[in-house]
Amino acid sequence: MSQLQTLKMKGNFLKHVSKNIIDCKQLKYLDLTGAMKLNSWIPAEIFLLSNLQILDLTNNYFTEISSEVMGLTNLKKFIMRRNALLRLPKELFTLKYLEYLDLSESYLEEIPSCVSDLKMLKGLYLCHNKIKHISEEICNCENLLELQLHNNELESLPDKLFKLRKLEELTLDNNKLKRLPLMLDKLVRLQETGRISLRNNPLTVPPLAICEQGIDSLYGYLKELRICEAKHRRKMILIGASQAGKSSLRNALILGRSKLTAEHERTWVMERHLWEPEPDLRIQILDFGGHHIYSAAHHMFLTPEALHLVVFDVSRYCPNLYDDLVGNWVEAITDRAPGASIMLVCTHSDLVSREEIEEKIQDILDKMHTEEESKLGGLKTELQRLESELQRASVRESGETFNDVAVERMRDKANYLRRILTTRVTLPDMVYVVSCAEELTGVHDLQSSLFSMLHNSEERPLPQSWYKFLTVLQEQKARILSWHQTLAIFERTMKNMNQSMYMLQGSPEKSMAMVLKYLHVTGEILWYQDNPELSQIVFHRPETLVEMLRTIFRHDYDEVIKYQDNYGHLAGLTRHKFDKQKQEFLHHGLMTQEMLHYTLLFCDLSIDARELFIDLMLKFDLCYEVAPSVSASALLGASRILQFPWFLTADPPVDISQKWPNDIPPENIIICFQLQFPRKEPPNFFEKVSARLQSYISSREDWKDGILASKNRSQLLLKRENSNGIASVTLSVRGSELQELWFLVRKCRNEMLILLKEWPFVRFDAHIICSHCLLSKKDDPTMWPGEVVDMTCQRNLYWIKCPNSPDQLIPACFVYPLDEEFQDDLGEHIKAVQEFLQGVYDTVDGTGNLLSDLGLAYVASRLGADWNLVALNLHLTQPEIERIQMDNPTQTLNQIRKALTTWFSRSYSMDDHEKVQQLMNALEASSRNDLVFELKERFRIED
Ligand SMILES: Nc1nc2c(ncn2[C@@H]2O[C@H](COP(=O)(O)OP(=O)(O)OP(=O)(O)O)[C@@H](O)[C@H]2O)c(=O)[nH]1
Repeated sequence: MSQLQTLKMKGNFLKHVSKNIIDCKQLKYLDLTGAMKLNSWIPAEIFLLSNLQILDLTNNYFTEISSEVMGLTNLKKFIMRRNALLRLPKELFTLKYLEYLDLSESYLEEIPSCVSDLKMLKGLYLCHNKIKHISEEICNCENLLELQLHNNELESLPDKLFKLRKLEELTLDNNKLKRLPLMLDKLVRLQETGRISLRNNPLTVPPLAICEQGIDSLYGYLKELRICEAKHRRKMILIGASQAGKSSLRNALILGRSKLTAEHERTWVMERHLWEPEPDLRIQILDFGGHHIYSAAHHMFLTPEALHLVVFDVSRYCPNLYDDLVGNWVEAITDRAPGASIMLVCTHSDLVSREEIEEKIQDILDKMHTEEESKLGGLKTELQRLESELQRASVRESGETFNDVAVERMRDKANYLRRILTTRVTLPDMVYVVSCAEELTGVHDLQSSLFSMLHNSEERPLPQSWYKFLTVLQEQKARILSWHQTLAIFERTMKNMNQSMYMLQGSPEKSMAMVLKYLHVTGEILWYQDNPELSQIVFHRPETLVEMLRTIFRHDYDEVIKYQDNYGHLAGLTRHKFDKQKQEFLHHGLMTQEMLHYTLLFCDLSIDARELFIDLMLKFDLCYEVAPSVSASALLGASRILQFPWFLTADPPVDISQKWPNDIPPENIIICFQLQFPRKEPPNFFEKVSARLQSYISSREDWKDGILASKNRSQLLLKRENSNGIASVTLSVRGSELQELWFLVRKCRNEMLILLKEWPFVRFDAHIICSHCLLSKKDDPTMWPGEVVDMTCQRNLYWIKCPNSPDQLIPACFVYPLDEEFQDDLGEHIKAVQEFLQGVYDTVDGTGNLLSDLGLAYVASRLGADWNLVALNLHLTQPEIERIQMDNPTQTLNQIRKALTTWFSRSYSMDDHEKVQQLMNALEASSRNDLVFELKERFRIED
């Protein structure tokens, strides 16, 4: 008997099982179907068969299974259909090889929670019992293929049933189920096999009628319902350098298995995914493409409320790549998203030894925290300085508006610094180490931490009516919606649903703004409320924005966008034109409308999107429009041309020193506004400023780190530099039109400050670099606090001291902008500038000096009301004079300057000496001998 492998005793009437059965050491299959109807206990001897693999006890009257069952250590199949079991011993669940457990047709009332110990379980048959409740633990039997629960008394099912991803059969007929788990539709194998049965349940959610229509309608309904009832709607952002392993990590998290991405699957700009790991956890995952070209778009999607995973490839990490792989990304978040949570995740751990990983992680954490401490130190020192200045200012008797404004600015800045200090993002002090290769090392731990972090975060329920509004929005066919279109939808939906929600803050506009803001935070839509241009648009389908960015901001533009006759024909491009225009884009960032059209067609985007895309890209400051005439010849004939500063690769023009000489030309004033950032400027800041400048300048020449531009007679240079760990963006303007120079500085500086609001927590310092020091070539120029640009020059203040040379007085209008409205003392300022410049340049050539812009401005400032007569004597006609007066209605000085420059440009045939003579004669003829005398003295003009 010791060799016996199968013993079938079906239909016998056995009373006992002999102890000798233990000698059947090879017994693998024992069938006692209906053979022991006289016993209510299973004879303990059976449990001594430690090699038994199949035990069939069907059709008996056993009421219990004793704890000795644990002796069947190799049992795979345990069949006990049609018995009288009342309960189950926990030892049954120690049979770790058990694959099939059939306990149907008994009197069981519950399944104990230790069922989850049966990790190999494939089939669990519990039909025709009295089960009222199933422990949630059953959801951990992840290998389960068949679960039969029909004909029981179940009132509910565990919510996490969806975790049984391999399930192919689920029978639930004839129970008391009212609701199904919301995530049931995640059981996709069931959908494939169709082996789900729900007959005869008092179902209300989903209604039985839906269930009867088949699994597709059941699943569709559940999905809708789930979205509607989801409690947590969170945004999780995967960010990090190119090829860090973000998309592979996303796959590992969502799919629960390894799916490494291939090179051709690289993320373009950003991808959105919905991850629903638990019934009440709905996560939008934003996966950012790490290529630097996409960084132009990233910040549009970063929000403080999101959980940010900064991902890096540990096999590539070395200390000098800290910034590129980790530091810059952490900083982008801390500068932009004050309340954000950050987790650091290192991937590719399968390629690096444990010791090496630990060493690298230590280096990263040290660097990150040291940097943060130094930032905090800098902020605190700056705050202390401001506080003591404010202290001093409070004891000083001021009374002067001038100082009061300065104090006010200091107070604002101190408050701003305090805000930065108190709302710092808490930086992580550990790194999650994972591998997304086959073993998925560490992914499970990361997942658990993610869930607990997301669960512990503030709950974000989406009220029914908001959800309704969102669904109606998402049903709209248009690519984007205007504010008014959105408002109409909002009013309609809310009125139908809930009046109080509609007027929540007293007005539908305010209510809608609140809802839109919330939906933006959860990543459902995009709405940029802080940007006046963009706040009028609602991206109800964020994909629109991504699609738009993808067409242009793609790392592989050169390889992917190839010429094809059919598209070329539609876009009006021959192969030759296409080749030239493509090169212009790749090397100079110039995109023609035709090329854009071609790119959109090539990327399967409709033609109607073209105008919209151009408009949006302009609004997002991603590009600016240039006139076809000033562009390269390859682009001539193009209807519109857009410049994308991100694609500029050029160095400064070779003749830059001629166009913008190091030595400031005589008679030129220079005003310099500078922003300084510790280490580096915010990503994309320079490119965006560059795009915004376009509205203020008339011609320009761009290169990677600079722009040389002009407006009328003024020149402008915008430059970014990085030296000694300080990054700076400097705006310099040169020319002689004081008002125009200040206009340019003010406008550009305002644009910069508006843009900096996109990174509310970036620290920067703003200065006016002292013109006096620049003109006198001082090595260490005075830095006037940038706040001076907000002020206007105090009345009757024409001279101030430069702290760098206290004995030297400099024109006040070099430091403080002139009041645009108040023109009366402009003459005095010009006089001060004139005198100052004369001192700097010590010019002796009187005639040249008098005829310069500044010289004529000086004359204008001394002329006063009797200028008409002088103008007539300079041969301007009466109608011309009247025209000048009409064009500059309240600004007498501008009228005079216009009259003088009109005369000057008209007298081009005369030499300088003759011109000066004509001017002197006109002054004499107008009885202004006093001025003739003064000019001769000041400009050292000889007769
Ligand atoms: N051995 C190993 N390879 C990995 C791991 N994670 C990712 N990879 C590989 O690394 C490369 C980059 O992975 P991706 O997931 O595409 O990286 P990404 O950060 O999404 O890249 P971008 O799309 O450029 O931003 C791919 O070739 C992956 O197959 C890992 O944990 N181990």
